[in-house]
Amino acid sequence: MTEKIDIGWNFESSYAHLPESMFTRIKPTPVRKPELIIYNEPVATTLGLNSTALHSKDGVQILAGNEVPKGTEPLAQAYAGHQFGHFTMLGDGRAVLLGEQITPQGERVDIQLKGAGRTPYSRGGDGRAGLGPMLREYIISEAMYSLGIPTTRSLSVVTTGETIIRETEQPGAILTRVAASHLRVGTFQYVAAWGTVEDLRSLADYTLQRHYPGAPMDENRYLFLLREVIGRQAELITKWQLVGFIHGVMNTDNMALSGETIDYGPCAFMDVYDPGTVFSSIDQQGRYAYGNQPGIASWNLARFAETLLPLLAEDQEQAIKLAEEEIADFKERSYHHWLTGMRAKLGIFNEEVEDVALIEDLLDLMQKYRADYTNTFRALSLEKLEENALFDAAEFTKWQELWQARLSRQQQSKEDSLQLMRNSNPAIIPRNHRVEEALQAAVQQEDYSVMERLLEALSNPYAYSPEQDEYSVLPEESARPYRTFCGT
Ligand SMILES: Nc1ncnc2c1ncn2[C@@H]1O[C@H](COP(=O)(O)OP(=O)(O)OP(=O)(O)O)[C@@H](O)[C@H]1O
Ligand SMILES: [Mg+2]
Repeated sequence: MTEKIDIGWNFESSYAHLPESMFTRIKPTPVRKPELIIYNEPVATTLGLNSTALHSKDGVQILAGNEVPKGTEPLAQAYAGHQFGHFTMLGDGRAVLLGEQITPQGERVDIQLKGAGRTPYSRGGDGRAGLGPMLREYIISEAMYSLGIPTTRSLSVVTTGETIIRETEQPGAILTRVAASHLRVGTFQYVAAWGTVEDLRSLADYTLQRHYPGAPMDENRYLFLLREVIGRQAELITKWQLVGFIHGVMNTDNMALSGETIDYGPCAFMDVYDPGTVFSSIDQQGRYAYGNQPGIASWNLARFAETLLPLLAEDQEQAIKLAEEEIADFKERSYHHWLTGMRAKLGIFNEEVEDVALIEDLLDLMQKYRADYTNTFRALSLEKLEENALFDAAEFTKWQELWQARLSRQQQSKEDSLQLMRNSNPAIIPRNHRVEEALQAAVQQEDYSVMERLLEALSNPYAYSPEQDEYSVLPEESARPYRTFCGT
């Protein structure tokens, strides 16, 4: 198509030059009547896109997949994955990668339409997505970005003018997702299972070039890749733990090699502190519970390491030994990040061995008295301890004395500590009942104002502004336990 107004696309398609077995060229399936529901101006600006043009009829046609921009080579990516521990062939069953936008800053980012129709990887699915789940992905991914957590982002959501059938009929929608890339642990699993070693090498070289350009040019570069991916995941998962984010479906196909959070299906934020917290209705064994996330990440990374074995050393035993050493480091690396992060949440600048006990004691008390995770740290950061079971407990008063004594053993002032705490403890998270309320208004009443207000409040979670206060109010006990459903 010839675009009437220049949208600002600057596409390349490096992924389309990987071995043919890794993707299928396919265009999005057109939809009946696209309408733009939400649009992310700051993301558009970073991408170098013209927002006026994207809001025009022609622009919306592109966001809906009815037209593909010039210079794109759209495709669906092949991948495999361990879903709840079981290995299976997957692939983009409802997403089409338009290509890589080269931003004005020279960055290369994937532009993908999620919900864009059937592909050869759809299995029994309809290739579509619902408005509720796509708005949910938009809200939570933007919240994660503002929390300072690496994540894919959302440029827009359009409705399709068609309905989809799930448990009930729902408006269909398409999310335009922006990602450092969509390379997943599952992409490597696919090539390792069904491709040649040369395919695997091409994929590994491609991943290095895209995400880890500092790799040495000798055979150790694949070990470097493994180490760097592990390092980014150790940071990422710890950031989730520190804010109480529960991904909900940490299958290997939902672990991105860029180190970004990807696939906001049944994810949710923990309310009451409990390592066993699970929200996803399909996670009946609690495999992806809050407290299990670091262990699962390590398990997923071991699956990644296995795919790399043919590249790590000629001798398989030697390759296994090298991989095991790297995987073993994950635990230590994530623990180190966790301890640093927890110290900051408590306003602690320097290190003392006893800090571990201080942190763990507080968490134990939070669990015992069923305290809200975010609000407890928020109250400590504000020095405003409302009446509740935790703060009223004598055990807590004792803990607080130890904590205050600990703070007085560092050079920084009380004010410095409080500042560090307010920079480390969000005053607001996308609470489940507030997200639901926003989605209900949007989907059932076409009222997008509740969502827009929520997004505004979430855009600066460390502000501690008065407008954020209402978002710390907890839901009625009857609204719990909260359940999330896979956004398919
Ligand atoms: N409605 C659908 N039609 C076809 N395939 C689907 C549908 N929903 C999910 N899938 C496919 O099922 C697999 C697992 O789904 P999952 O919920 O993890 O991913 P997703 O949310 O669709 O996509 P992503 O991981 O890209 O965010 C993926 O391969 C996905 O493409
Ligand atoms: Mg997925």
